[in-house]
Amino acid sequence: MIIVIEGGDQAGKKTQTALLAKALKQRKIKTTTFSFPDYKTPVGKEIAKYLNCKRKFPPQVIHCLLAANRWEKLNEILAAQSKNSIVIMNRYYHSNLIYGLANGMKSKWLKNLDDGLPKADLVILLDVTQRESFRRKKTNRDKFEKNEEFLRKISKIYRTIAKKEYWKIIDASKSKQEVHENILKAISQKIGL
Ligand SMILES: Nc1ncnc2c1ncn2[C@@H]1O[C@H](COP(=O)(O)OP(=O)(O)OP(=O)(O)O)[C@@H](O)[C@H]1O
Ligand SMILES: Cc1cn([C@H]2C[C@H](O)[C@@H](COP(=O)(O)O)O2)c(=O)[nH]c1=O
Repeated sequence: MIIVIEGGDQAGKKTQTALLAKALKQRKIKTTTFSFPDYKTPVGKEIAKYLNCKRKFPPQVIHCLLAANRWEKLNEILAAQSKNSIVIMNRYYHSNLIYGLANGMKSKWLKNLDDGLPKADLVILLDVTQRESFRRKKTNRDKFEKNEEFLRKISKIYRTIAKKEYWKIIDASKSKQEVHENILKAISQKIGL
């Protein structure tokens, strides 16, 4: 099973991915976690340079690279699945759809880039406003994060797509513990914990 934790910048994805992995391990459920972008791979290093404004790419190129970064990890994802591990994704191909749409790319074009990767079984959207995102991180914001208007657009597109695609929407402005409990509830409804 693949569970995806999605959401805008500073929504709490990393925090919640760690809390979820810990909670599942405590229940003796095998768990493997991936985070995208994975900045350690060759493609990931290029993505990091782009986000830190040290490289310039047209939007088509950066969204291809962000998808390529997932293909770099395909064998590891398949290996985790073959061990019957629950796979938790801190961002997955859904991020490319949302940020790509915000950057003016077409949905079909974006979806094609990730077509063939293992599909998500449950997508959890940590719904964060641009204002809360900025409150949580005030400095060192990357290329996408520092544009207020862009982040407002991201929140809006996330909500629209989440409703259309039946993702589980969770209010990310609640406390870390409340968000965690709501995530566990959503997973229990799907698999029973
Ligand atoms: N529910 C919460 N309430 C208040 N602060 C939170 C909450 N969840 C996370 N934070 C804080 O917000 C910041 C960002 O959290 P985190 O790194 O988990 O977010 P993220 O979605 O993974 O961010 P990004 O995608 O931008 O890397 C951290 O300082 C974290 O402690
Ligand atoms: C995986 C992925 C990410 N993005 C965007 C979303 C964020 O603005 C950055 C990654 O930053 P983070 O702090 O490490 O979360 O990249 C994207 O546009 N497409 C993707 O597939």
